[in-house]
Amino acid sequence: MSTLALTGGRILRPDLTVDRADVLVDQETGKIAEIGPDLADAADETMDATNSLITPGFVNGHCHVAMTLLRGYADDKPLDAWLSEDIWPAEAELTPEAIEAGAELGLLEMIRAGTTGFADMYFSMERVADAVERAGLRARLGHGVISVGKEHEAAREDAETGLAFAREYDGAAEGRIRTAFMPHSLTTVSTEIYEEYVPKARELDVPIHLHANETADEVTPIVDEHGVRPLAYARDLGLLEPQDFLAHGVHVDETEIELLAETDASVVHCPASNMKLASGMAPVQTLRDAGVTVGLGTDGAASNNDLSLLDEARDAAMVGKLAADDAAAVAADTVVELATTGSAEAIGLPAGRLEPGAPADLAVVDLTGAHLTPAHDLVSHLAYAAAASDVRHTICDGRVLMRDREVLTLDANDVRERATAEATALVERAEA
Ligand SMILES: CSC[C@H]1O[C@@H](n2cnc3c(O)ncnc32)[C@H](O)[C@@H]1O
Ligand SMILES: [Zn+2]
Repeated sequence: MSTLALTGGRILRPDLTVDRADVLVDQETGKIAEIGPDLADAADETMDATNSLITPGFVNGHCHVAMTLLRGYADDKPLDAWLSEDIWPAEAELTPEAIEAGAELGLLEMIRAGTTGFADMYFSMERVADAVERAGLRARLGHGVISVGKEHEAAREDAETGLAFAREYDGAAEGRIRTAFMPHSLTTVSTEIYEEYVPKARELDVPIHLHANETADEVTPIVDEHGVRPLAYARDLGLLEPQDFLAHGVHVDETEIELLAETDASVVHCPASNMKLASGMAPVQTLRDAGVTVGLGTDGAASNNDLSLLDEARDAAMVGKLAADDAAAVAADTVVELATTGSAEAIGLPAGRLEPGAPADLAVVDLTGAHLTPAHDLVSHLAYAAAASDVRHTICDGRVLMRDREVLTLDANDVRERATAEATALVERAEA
């Protein structure tokens, strides 16, 4: 099978206009071959897209995909208490098998939600990479390095694990997996580790990804210890190169927004996590107005509690308006961009556009739901009304991952059973 035509639907163009057109996918190259009328006859196989909108696959710019195991395990707490009282003690009991099972569950959920690419920071990342290879998505993966609570030598070992993963897995899964060096945050990784390992990561030529300026409590210790705002400290450590991307960026002041614009480092906005942990409201409109590249991420399922970029887009629009005190801020077209081209650009994956020659990473959204009727404006529907369950087909790199809501690359029942068993055993160990 080498060509596949998606027929009878409408497409979302890169300029966010909507047209009636078919999409011809070259499955050998994984690229879009042609967009235009009546392409069924040019294809070996067709897929129905009538009453549907073909969009670029959604890109989740910041996730901890295996945290599906801890979905609903600890809710309604602020970040510090949530991590230190519940999440980190449970994560201490994780096994590589559990992480792989949790990752598969998250990948299943993401395919169902039309997500074709994501960035992920966690432990046992070789098991996450194996799951990504099987599931068929694109990903930017990195081992999360933490030095707080460790002797210096143990922290160095952790950073070495991060470097080795970035070196060995970059280009895996026929190029669908790219890597990054991923220190957890500015307060959980020591200055010494940054000073030693940032140059080593640069030698590998991989991006650096970390959590930054997520809560107000994280800003004060950096100002107290280093005498500068967190992003000035990050810049001094060499963490703000154009390929680098920061998760959250909630508590950024004017000088830090300028710094992001000057350095071209990107921010991945995670509105649901920021609301649930009451971390604050990121100044998304101000960041965009300053020229900062902004993507959209779910964060882990334990602080969200789902992995749907459509939900995230709606949340981004809603909280963006509140943050700006302006109903025109973070408009529908903006959040659709954040969930597609914004995230793709931020995490450096080639996705996000429906045009000939672009990677065939697509989601097909069923428009027949009552909640999507009438169809005055399909960009508005993507931003404010569509849900993960409206996605009917998902294609990545030209391969069909889901057809008519049936995921083809993972056995959904088996994935759910194994993840349930691993999650139950994990919680039992954590609470023993
Ligand atoms: C070192 S692997 C990643 C690490 O990050 C934790 N985590 C999950 N969500 C957040 C968040 O919103 N801020 C900071 N850290 C977070 C996760 O549980 C892992 O321990
Ligand atoms: Zn995170």
